[in-house]
Amino acid sequence: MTPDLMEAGAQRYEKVAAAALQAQTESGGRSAGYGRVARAGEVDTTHGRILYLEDVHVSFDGFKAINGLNLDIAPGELRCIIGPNGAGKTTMMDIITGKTRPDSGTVFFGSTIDLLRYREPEIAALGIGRKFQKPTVFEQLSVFENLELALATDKRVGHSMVFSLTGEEKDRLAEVLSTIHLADSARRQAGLLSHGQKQWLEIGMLLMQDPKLLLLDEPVAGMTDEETARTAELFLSLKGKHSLMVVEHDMSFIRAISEKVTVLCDGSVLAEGTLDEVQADERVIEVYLGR
Ligand SMILES: Nc1ncnc2c1ncn2[C@@H]1O[C@H](COP(=O)(O)OP(=O)(O)OP(=O)(O)O)[C@@H](O)[C@H]1O
Repeated sequence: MTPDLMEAGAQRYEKVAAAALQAQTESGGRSAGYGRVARAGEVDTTHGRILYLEDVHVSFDGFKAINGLNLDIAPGELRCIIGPNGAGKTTMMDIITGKTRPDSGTVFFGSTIDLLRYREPEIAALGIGRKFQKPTVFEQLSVFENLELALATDKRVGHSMVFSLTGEEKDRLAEVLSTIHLADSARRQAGLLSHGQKQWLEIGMLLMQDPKLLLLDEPVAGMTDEETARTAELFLSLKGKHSLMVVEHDMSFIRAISEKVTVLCDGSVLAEGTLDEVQADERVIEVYLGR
């Protein structure tokens, strides 16, 4: 990442925060209606939801990939999403992050931020981080430098690669290193890490930007059993501080982390409940678990 890009990122963040404030006050007076002044970039979760999707539809060449999807996530919740191939899980994440525009429906971040008004980079700047299946870290840089750079994307660093971290930022970096189990590998080149460690580093890079909502697509695919168990610990430690939406096929991992599980099928919610509840649901067994 170049200093120019970082500068652009910082400017974009400021613009998005200002636009969010404007959108909140323009949105039918909703924020004013709640009798509180919304601050730029603040997500209003007073109604108990950080994410809210209602009756969302998306068709690709006539094929209904998302078909009347309703879903909401509470602040600090760790929600697992399961479902057969082609159920619409990735498409749902694409909609939330602005990669795909729905044909119709409502997608809100908190009570006041209408995500359909924003583009992909703006949504990231609003506080929705997304982790794709394949890790994408800067292989030539150290673990520490990767985290440092992730921090630099949302702050003004001027036109120099050399910038000094404030005491608070150093503390945050140390805390993230410890959270992602890489405190002993801070100086290690990222390219030399194991697959699981690279995944944790990428999650750490997202955490440096302090996202309110994290979307994680098959985070334990390709991990060893030990790495999978440590990832479960990691996610449980993030719950409460962040909201997480985790798409996974690994049922033992789901069992280790889940409270509420949503089963998607044919672009809408087939079942929702504890893992035991959805595993006992005949419809879920038929379309997914019983295969
Ligand atoms: N850009 C696109 N153009 C056409 N069809 C698409 C497009 N994106 C997704 N689809 C189709 O929409 C359906 C839902 O796909 P999606 O990738 O969201 O499912 P998924 O639940 O994530 O599946 P998997 O578990 O295999 O990743 C699939 O039938 C897919 O082929």
